[in-house]
Amino acid sequence: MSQVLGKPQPQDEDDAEEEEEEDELVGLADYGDGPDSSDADPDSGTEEGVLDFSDPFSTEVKPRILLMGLRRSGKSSIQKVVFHKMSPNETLFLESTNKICREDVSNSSFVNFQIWDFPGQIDFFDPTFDYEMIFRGTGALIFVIDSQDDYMEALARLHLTVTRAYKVNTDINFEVFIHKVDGLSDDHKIETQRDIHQRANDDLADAGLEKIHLSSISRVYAILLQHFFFLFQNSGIEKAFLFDVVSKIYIATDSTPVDMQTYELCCDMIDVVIDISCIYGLKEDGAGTPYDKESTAIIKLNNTTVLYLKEVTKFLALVCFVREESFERKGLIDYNFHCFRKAIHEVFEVRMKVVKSRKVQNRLQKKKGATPNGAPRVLL
Ligand SMILES: Nc1nc2c(ncn2[C@@H]2O[C@H](COP(=O)(O)OP(=O)(O)OP(=O)(O)O)[C@@H](O)[C@H]2O)c(=O)[nH]1
Repeated sequence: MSQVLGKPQPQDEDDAEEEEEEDELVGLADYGDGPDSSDADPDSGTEEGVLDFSDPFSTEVKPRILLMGLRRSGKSSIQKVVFHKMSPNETLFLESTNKICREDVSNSSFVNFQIWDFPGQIDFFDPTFDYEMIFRGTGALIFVIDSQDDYMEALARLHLTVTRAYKVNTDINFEVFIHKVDGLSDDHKIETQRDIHQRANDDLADAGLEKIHLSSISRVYAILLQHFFFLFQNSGIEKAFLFDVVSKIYIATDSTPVDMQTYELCCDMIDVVIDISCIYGLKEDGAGTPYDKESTAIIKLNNTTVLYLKEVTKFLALVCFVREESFERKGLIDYNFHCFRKAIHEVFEVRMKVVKSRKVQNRLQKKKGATPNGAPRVLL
């Protein structure tokens, strides 16, 4: 995504701190803010086949997400399809990863993190694998499991990974991605998902680690979701997504299952809105932005469903699927949407105030020569 990287790299400690604070402001601090994220080349690594995990020159503080899983489980494909718009067919030709690939995903202040794609053959017992350094600065670990493969080995590796990571950093959010479900029947999909979750949780419980949750959502998103449900119950909306319009990552949705077709329709709709707006929405001198608080769109599909998009913030859009008969009560939908939008803005305003007061506190403490948590500041 290098073409859309918009955020300047922090120049010094204060900048790094501000960056961290900004991340907190948008809720991504829940993904952690380890001290040793890299500002190195995204593909930084070592010579082919050699794994180098040290990162001695890193200065940047950015939420870090790790993509782990067995070889050929589909980690790189997920990253390429989601962040590089690679078509799923092209992933057939991806070569196996043999070094850690780090990449900045920072196309808006809402989506700003670093993703580390690990080679499937990682060996935790290899002395060159400095897993403590890696897990210490990690906010989320996504473990990808190939559902078409015999997943017992993947589950054993998941268990090893999660227990190692948890030992180093108890704040990591663990997410398990059950991937390649396209080859399974609907029944088999549900059964596989249930079986994997059950076994993974049983393994943790057997190890006395039942307090580890294998998937979770951050606090801010939990609040947003509550508003989602409210919106739902009252408006006859069938499915809704809160999208980051630049990356087209949905950062929240309701509890009904997400199917790929629905998700892709939403992405297409966002593309159409932005494209049309770029052509007809800007002023003659090119001033203005293609996406602002006036941005809204309604598309009626030929299956009695209406797609409804509305701007929520500078970076977010709500995209809903509504049945035609429910859309007759558009006034009600709009009213509930208004409440939802207001709630989101309030959440961020509160967070902004908290962050500002923390910033002042940190500065005061820094002047006294101590770190915010009271530990002495060590300059290397
Ligand atoms: N059927 C199916 N195949 C997929 C899917 N995603 C990826 N693949 C295929 O899985 C193979 C492995 O994908 P990669 O993304 O290279 O896997 P990886 O986990 O990064 O592999 P390593 O780099 O070896 O760790 C490729 O041939 C992909 O085309 C999917 O959703 N469905």
